[in-house]
Amino acid sequence: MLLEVQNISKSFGGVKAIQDFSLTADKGDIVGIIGPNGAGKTTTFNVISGIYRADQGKVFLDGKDITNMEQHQITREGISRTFQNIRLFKGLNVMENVMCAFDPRANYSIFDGLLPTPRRFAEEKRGRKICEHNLEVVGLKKYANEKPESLPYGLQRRLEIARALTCQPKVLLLDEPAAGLNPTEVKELTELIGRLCSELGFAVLLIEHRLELVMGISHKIYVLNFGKTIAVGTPDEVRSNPEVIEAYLGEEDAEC
Ligand SMILES: Nc1ncnc2c1ncn2[C@@H]1O[C@H](COP(=O)(O)OP(=O)(O)OP(=O)(O)O)[C@@H](O)[C@H]1O
Repeated sequence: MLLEVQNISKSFGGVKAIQDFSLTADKGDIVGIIGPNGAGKTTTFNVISGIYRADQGKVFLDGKDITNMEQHQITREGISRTFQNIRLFKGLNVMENVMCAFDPRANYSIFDGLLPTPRRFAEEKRGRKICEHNLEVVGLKKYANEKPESLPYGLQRRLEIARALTCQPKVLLLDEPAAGLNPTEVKELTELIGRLCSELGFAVLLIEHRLELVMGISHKIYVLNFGKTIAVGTPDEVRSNPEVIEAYLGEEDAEC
């Protein structure tokens, strides 16, 4: 199993944000996480990606225990993410925003960092190639020199995804990637996520309020409510689960 989250719990004071949460995802899987506001969805991402330490439970990536690793180590192990609120660097152009995520993995010493050594140039060239490729993959190559804030919202979301790809993830966590997008952008984003997942072979965990996206694309869906998992299954199973309908989907039934 590529990603295994085992019985994670996390509280903030008296608030049990997630309780005994478990999840599995394999290569090529798109796994949706849904639930009402405050259900604990983002907390699961924050624990998996190392922003928060779990009070209990474990996270394994490719069989390796990453539970207590620091964020940057977890990224290096192969988990990268985007955030609910777009987080791009305004002073940098599109290419530079993606380059920030490039991690020179070759023997890159402090001298290579400080001095214009051949090894540094070679690494920078390799990084630029990878980033150009990732911009192309998400359809942003022609915007490489633009400032991100000049792009429509949908393209800014793609830029975040290109940056996450540059970390060479085994698991990509997308936190509400469709927030603020119009219906055409949502459709294009859905296609992009599906294509990336099947072509690049990683797993995607997707938190999303836009049910047409998450129901249309996920192989498996976890439904949370008040920190507890109330259902796990295919989109059809989840849609017809009475507890889910009562807790979450009822009011949005028309949208499903
Ligand atoms: N850093 C924090 N400090 C205190 N409470 C927190 C913190 N992060 C999350 N919580 C609380 O934990 C609970 C779960 O929050 P979380 O953000 O995980 O929910 P969510 O399902 O992602 O909600 P939304 O859909 O609104 O983003 C909420 O009650 C929230 O207020």
